Amino acid sequence: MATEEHKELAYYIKEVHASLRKSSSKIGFRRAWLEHCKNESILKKYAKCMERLATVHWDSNCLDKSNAVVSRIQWSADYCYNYYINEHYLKFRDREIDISQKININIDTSEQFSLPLKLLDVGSCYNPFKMYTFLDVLPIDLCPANNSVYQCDFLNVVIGKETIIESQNIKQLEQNSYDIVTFCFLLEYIPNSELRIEACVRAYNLLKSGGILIINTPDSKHVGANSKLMKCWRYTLACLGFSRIKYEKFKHMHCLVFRKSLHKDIAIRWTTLCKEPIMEYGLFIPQDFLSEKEEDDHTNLDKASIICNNDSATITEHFDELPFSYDE
Ligand SMILES: C[S@@+](CC[C@H](N)C(=O)[O-])C[C@H]1O[C@@H](n2cnc3c(N)ncnc32)[C@H](O)[C@@H]1O
Repeated sequence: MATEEHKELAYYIKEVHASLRKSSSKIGFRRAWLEHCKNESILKKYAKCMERLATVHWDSNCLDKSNAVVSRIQWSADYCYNYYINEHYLKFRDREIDISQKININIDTSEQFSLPLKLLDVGSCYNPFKMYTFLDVLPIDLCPANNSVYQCDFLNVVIGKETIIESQNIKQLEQNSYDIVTFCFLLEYIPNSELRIEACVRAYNLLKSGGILIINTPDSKHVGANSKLMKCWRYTLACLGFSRIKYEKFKHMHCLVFRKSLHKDIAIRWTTLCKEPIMEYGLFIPQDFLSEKEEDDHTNLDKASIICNNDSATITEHFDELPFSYDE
């Protein structure tokens, strides 16, 4: 059972996401985004709420073994360890070499990495990856919750030949230089599909060949409920040059890993061979399809759950594991 504080923090987070989506549909997503980024008091309150929600409530759920809870951070770090240090990447590289021979393309790159692995944590908030010594983390956020995180709007930062940092602000990020980019509960903050795709294109440009984009996205419904959206994500990211190499559904989140293929045409080939009629180009989330009234009703339901002290299914975040997982 979620505590009162847990519910109130989660309510505030969701309310910020919902109001950004609403203003995007009213005034256009680019203007809504710029106005949102100027609203310092909301950004600061969000950062404090998110840090407390994650470090006090979600982390204690993960520590309680009886919950069998999976941490999104631990899951992502474990994947990085297995992919690079336990050399799981070799399996995906071999498969890509095979495909390249079938479609007559020349592969002139391979994975080039050394320890510690370079990880860009986009929307880091409070730097949850800092404890992993095999990772060299650059944590960035629109509004950092503490001094270990750099201020940066990922949707607008320049991508160029080198990283430029002035005091705690990132002015430019170095292209093709990261082993890992993480979007941990980031995409549902971004108010529409077009901006989410822009974020993924940016991740692509920042990753080295064979590097991985890890996406964790919350969803409390059963695995089939949003499977169409997940297929669209796979298709869309393949059009950008990413191959999906891992998908796992837990009770309250999807965890996905996409590899920047050694050649874009390898990922694009998948779209021509495997496209199903329901696969559309777009990174939609279930909330995108709510009418303004339905969005308000959800918000009111969450508010009622706080006032009446009962547990609403939309607000709890227990992250109990469901047995649904496969390697691609
Ligand atoms: C739901 S929080 C997730 C925080 C953390 N990754 C976690 O899993 O606990 C989303 C974070 O993304 C940040 N964010 C959203 N859009 C961003 C952007 N364009 N550039 C940088 N950070 C962004 C927000 O400020 C917020 O801290």
